[in-house]
Amino acid sequence: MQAKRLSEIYVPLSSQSILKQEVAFFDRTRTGELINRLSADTTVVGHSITDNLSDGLRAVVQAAAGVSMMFYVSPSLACFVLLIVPPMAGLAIVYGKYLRSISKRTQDALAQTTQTGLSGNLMILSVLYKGGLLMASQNMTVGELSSFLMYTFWIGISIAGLSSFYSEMMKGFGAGARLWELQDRKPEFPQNEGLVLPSDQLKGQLEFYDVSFAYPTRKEAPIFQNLSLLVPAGTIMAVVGPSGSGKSSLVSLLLRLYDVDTGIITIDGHDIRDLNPYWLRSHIGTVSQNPKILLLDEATSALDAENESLVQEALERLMEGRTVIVIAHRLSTIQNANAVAVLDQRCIAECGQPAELLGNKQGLFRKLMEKQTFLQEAHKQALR
Ligand SMILES: Nc1ncnc2c1ncn2[C@@H]1O[C@H](COP(=O)(O)OP(=O)(O)OP(=O)(O)O)[C@@H](O)[C@H]1O
Repeated sequence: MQAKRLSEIYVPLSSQSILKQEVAFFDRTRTGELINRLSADTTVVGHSITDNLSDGLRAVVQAAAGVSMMFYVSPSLACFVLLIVPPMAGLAIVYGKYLRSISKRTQDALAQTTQTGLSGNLMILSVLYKGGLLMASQNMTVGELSSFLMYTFWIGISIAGLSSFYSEMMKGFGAGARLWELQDRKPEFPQNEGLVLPSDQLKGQLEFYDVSFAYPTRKEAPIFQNLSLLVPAGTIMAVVGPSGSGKSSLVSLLLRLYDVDTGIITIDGHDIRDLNPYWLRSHIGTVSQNPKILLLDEATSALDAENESLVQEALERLMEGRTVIVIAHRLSTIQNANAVAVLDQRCIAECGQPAELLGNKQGLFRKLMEKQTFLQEAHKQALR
């Protein structure tokens, strides 16, 4: 019950910290690992500082009571036993921990060489203990000796309890360290700090200047190399390109989900790295509210003709007077755009008015459009 309450405290604390991390952190860290830290580790920490703590305290009290009783029966024998029992118990704990920590293979090899030494020490201590006990018990009655032995046994049990308390506590520290590491992790860039521009002054000119980028988890596969693209304020730029050419990545960079490796992205001339990321995102693409900049990733799934024209109409109304980057799949969207940027081979291969680009028979845009028209025709044929 107690442990549950503690994990109820830890989980929200750590989740808050997780929510502040940059997107690249989630690319690098597996979801399973995060869930494990939030569930298993919090339970371990909770257990070790509640149930385990009370077990540990009980063992301490037990040991203290046993030691007092031993001194009460025979102070000299108690001194002697206390000189021998703690080192013996200590050695046994260290030895047990040592055996547990080494891997199976090294355990087999190492146990052979060191076992003799450690068990030899334990044996010497136990011989000493028995010899000392024999000498010191000369003047004791049978009753005194048997209760003395009982208290020794009692201390032994308490020490075993303390040892398990210690190892559980260590487990708790390990789990706690992992949790604190997560809780204390600073995101690579703060998500709610930086410049906030007055909304009425925001015009919405976007510029990618000489941008090179590779995802942090795939540095060996660059997505953009020296890419430059200007979207004047209040105009619509359709972005087209083969699958995997980086259309969505362009949007992710503009939202500052990732930072560019080199180059610069600006909004109205301000480097987006200087702007407050929350503010930036709140001014981009919240379709339900009044944004200056709209990023649309058009759905590829086929809508029937009636719905398509409804969506199109709504989008056209939405795009009026705004700077829009639309990852375009529909021919109609592309035709209505002020300009089209064709992504290929990690940069903008062509950029210009749709009609102008269509006029270039060898151009990539023309080829892409021919392919799409052809596919649409084939689709219609199949449906007939
Ligand atoms: N988070 C990520 N981590 C690593 N690589 C990624 C990530 N997201 C996308 N990629 C890779 O980046 C490349 C570009 O992907 P992106 O989604 O930007 O292309 P796209 O042009 O939008 O493709 P599509 O038209 O298929 O949606 C792809 O090779 C993709 O596998």
